Amino acid sequence: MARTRKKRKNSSFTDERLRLITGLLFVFFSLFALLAFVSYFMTWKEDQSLVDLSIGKIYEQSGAEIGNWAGKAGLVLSSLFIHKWFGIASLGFLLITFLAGLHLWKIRPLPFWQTTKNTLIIIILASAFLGYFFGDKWFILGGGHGYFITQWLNAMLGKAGTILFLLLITFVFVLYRFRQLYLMLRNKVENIRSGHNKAHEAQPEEDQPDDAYLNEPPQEDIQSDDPDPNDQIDDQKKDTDNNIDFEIEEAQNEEEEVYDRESERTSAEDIDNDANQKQGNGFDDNLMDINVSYEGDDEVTPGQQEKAQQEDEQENGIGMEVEEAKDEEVVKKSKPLERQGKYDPRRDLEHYKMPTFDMLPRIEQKNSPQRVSQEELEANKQRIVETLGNYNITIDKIKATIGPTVTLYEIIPAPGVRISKIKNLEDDIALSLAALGIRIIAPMPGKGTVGIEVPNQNPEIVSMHSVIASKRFQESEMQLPVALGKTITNETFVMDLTKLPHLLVAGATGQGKSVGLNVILTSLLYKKHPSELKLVLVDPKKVELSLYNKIDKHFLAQVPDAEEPIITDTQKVIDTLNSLTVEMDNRYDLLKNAHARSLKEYNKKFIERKLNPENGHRFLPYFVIVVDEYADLIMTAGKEIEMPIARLAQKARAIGIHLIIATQRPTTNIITGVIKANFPARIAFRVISGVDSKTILDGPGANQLIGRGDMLISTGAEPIRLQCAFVDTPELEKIMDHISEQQSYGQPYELPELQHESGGAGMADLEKRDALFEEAARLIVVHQQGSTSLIQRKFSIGYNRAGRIVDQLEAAGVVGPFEGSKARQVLIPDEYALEQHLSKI
Ligand SMILES: Nc1ncnc2c1ncn2[C@@H]1O[C@H](COP(=O)(O)OP(=O)(O)OP(=O)(O)O)[C@@H](O)[C@H]1O
Repeated sequence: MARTRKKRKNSSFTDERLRLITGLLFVFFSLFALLAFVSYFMTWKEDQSLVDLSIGKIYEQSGAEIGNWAGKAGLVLSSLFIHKWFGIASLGFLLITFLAGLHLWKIRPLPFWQTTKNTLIIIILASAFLGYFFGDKWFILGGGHGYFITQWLNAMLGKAGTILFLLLITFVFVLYRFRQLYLMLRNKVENIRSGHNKAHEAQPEEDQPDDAYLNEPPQEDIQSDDPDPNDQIDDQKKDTDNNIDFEIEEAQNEEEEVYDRESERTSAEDIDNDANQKQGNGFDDNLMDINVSYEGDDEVTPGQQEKAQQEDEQENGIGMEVEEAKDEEVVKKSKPLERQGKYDPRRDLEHYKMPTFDMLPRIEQKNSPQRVSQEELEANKQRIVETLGNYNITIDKIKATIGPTVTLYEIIPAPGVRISKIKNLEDDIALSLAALGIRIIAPMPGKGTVGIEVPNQNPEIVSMHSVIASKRFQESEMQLPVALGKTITNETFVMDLTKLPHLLVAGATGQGKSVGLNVILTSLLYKKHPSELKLVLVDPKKVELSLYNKIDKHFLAQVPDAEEPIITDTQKVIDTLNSLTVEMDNRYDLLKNAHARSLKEYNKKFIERKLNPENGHRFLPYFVIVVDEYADLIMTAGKEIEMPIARLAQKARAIGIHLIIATQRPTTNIITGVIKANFPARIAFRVISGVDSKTILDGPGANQLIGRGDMLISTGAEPIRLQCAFVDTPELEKIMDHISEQQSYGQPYELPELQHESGGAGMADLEKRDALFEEAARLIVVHQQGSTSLIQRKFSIGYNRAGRIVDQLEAAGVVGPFEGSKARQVLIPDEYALEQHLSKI
C-alpha cells in the first residue's frame, strides 16, 4: 500500500506543471475578464457603436476609440457574455473559471463541480429575471438571453404567466439544491395532512426552525447525487405510518441552531427544571427539547396540546414525552451501511488505453489460391510422385494445403507401403524438388497420411496486424494470450503463456528469434493493462529489447535502485532473478494464507475484497521474464544464473511468474537437463544442425526450416509448424510511444530488495587469501571502483569467487562495506598507498 502511494506521488510530477500552468491561465482569464466586464458596465455606451458590430469587425478597429479597459479583447468578451448572452449574471462564469484555476492548483475553497452546476443554473435564472424586469430599460442587465427568453415566454404564457413560471423554476431549483428546505416543507405537508397544522400556526416560534433551515449553508455531502444514507432513512420512514419516528429523526438532522432557538422560548428557569427532570430519566437536554416540540405536534390533539402547553408553563407533564425519545434510537440503528464495490486494479491508471490496430501495418495478402500458382503445385506434385515412384512407392491420393510459407502435400500411400520408408527419403525428395526445408511428417498425427511440407517459392509475411486483429486472439479468454503466427491451414495460433508455463526459444542467428520475442511481448501489450502484467527484460546484447525502455513506468519491474530498466549487466541479472525468487516465496505465502491454489483464484478473492490488505494482501500482476541470449549469461555466470532460473521454472507457475529464455546456441551445456526438464514448451526457429534441433525439440526438424520466422513449436506433443508473425521496429516504436505517453505509475514496479548473501567481511579469512587477491586489489584501486563484476570480467572468473575476493578486500580495508546495488567505496586512494597497505597486512 505504501508503495502505491509513493508511486502516485511520483506519477503526478509531470502532470503537476501542466496543472499549474493551466490553472494560471484560468485565473488570469478570470481576472482579465472581470476587468473587462466591470469596465463594460461603465463604458458600454461609449463603445455602443462597436458593440453591434461582429467580432471580426471589432478586431478591425484601430483600438484608439475603444473605451473598455481591457481593449478589443475585453470589449469582444464583454459584448459577447454581457450584451449577447447573460448580462450581469455572466460574472458567474468568472467565478467558475476562477474556481477551476484554484481547483487545478488544488486549492478548493468551494466544491468545484457543485458550485459550477449551481452557478450555471443561477446565471440562467438571474438573466431571465433581470430580462423580465429590466429588459426594456437596461438591456445589459439580463443580456440577450434574458431579454429574448422572457419575450418568448411573454408571448407564450403572458406576463403574469412568465413570472409565475420563472418563480416555479426557481422554487424547484431551490428545493432540489437545498435538501433541508425540502425536508422542512415535507414536514409541513405531513403535518397539514395529519390535521395538526393549526397547532403549528398557533406557535410563532415554529417559523424559527424554518429560517434556520434556509440559512443553513448547503451541505456538500447531502447534495451529492449519490444515494444518501439520510435519504434512505427518510424513505424507510415514509414507508411507515408511524409519524412519531419520522419527526424524531428529522429533529436529529437539524443544526444546533434550531435547538438554541427552541430553548430560547423557555425561560432559564424552565430549562433548569426540565434538565433536572430529564437527567433523572437519563436523557440529555437537547433531545428533550426536540421531543417536547415535535412530539407535541404529532401525538397530541390540539386541545391536549393547549393543555400540555399550559402544563408546560406550569412545569408539568413532561415524563410522557421523554419516553417517546426511545423510538429515535430504534430508527438510528437501521441506518444502512455504505456498500463497498469490488476492487478494481485498473483504477490506478483508469484512463489507460490499449494500443490500437492501426499502429500495426496491414500487409496485403494474396488470396490463398494465388499464393502458390497452379503450375508450382502441379510441378511439386509430379516430382513427389516421381521420386517416390523411383523407390517403388505408389500413391493412392495426394492433397495440398497451402500455408503462408509452406505447402503441405498429404499423401495416402498404396496399401502395403511402409511409412518409415517414405520418411527415409526426405533428402532424396528435397533433392528432386530442388528445395531446402522439406520436412516429412510420417505419419501425420491423427491421420492415416504422410505429410510432406514443401516451401513456397514466394513465401508470405504474416502481419502482426492480422494475428492481433484475429477473432481468435481478440475473443480469447486466456490469462496471457500470445498470437504467435499462422499455422499451415492459415489459422492464427494463439497460446496461453500461463499454461505453457515457461518457454524456451532457440534459433540460429538471423532466423527470427528476436522478432518472435517481440511478437510475444506485443501480443501481451495488446491484451493487458499495466496493473495486470509486469515484464522483466534481460538483454545482455543491449540492443534487442532496448525499445521497451520507454514503457518502464507502465510495464517493467526491477530491483530497487537499478540503473536501467532493461537489465544488461550480469550481476544485475543475478540480483533480479534472486529477487524474483523472493517475490515467488512471498507470493506463495500470500496464496497459502488466502487458501488460493493459483494466482487467478487469489486475485479473484482480492478483487472481491475477501482478502485484507492489512495482512499484506495485494493484487498480484503476472510476471513475464524474458531473457534474450541466455547462452551469454551462462558463459559468464554459469550456475549463478541457472539455479534461480531453474528454481523459478520449477515453482513459479502457480503464482504467475512465467519465463521465456532465448538462445542462439542450443547446445547441451547451455540447455542443460535441469532447464529442459522445467521448460516443456519450446520454440525452434531454424538451427544449424540436427543435433541442435534434437537439443531443443528432442528430435530433428528445426534444421530443415527455411528461416525468416519459419518455426516449430512443441508443447509436449508433436511439434506444430508455424509462420511467426512479423513485427518491425517502427511499429514497435509507435506502440511504445502510445503507452509511454499515457499516465504512468511514476516508476517501474519494485521487486523485493535482496538481502545479499555475502559471507560478510567479518567471515573472510585473510589467511586464505585468493590467488588473485593482490591483483584484484590493484584493479579496484586503479579503477577506483569496488565492483564484483569488474573483477569477474577482468579475470574471467565466476561471481562466487569474485564475491569472495571482494569480501577479503573488505576485511583487508581496501573497500568499504556492501551498499546494495551501488559499487562499494574504495578506501585506498592510489597504487602507492595500496602497496604500503598490503605490506602491513
Ligand atoms: N516472422 C518473420 N517474418 C518475416 N521475416 C522475418 C520474420 N522473422 C525474422 N524475419 C527476417 O529475419 C531477420 C532477422 O530476424 P531476427 O532479428 O529476429 O533474427 P534473430 O534470430 O533474432 O537474430 P540474432 O540472434 O542475430 O539477433 C529480420 O530482420 C527479418 O528480415
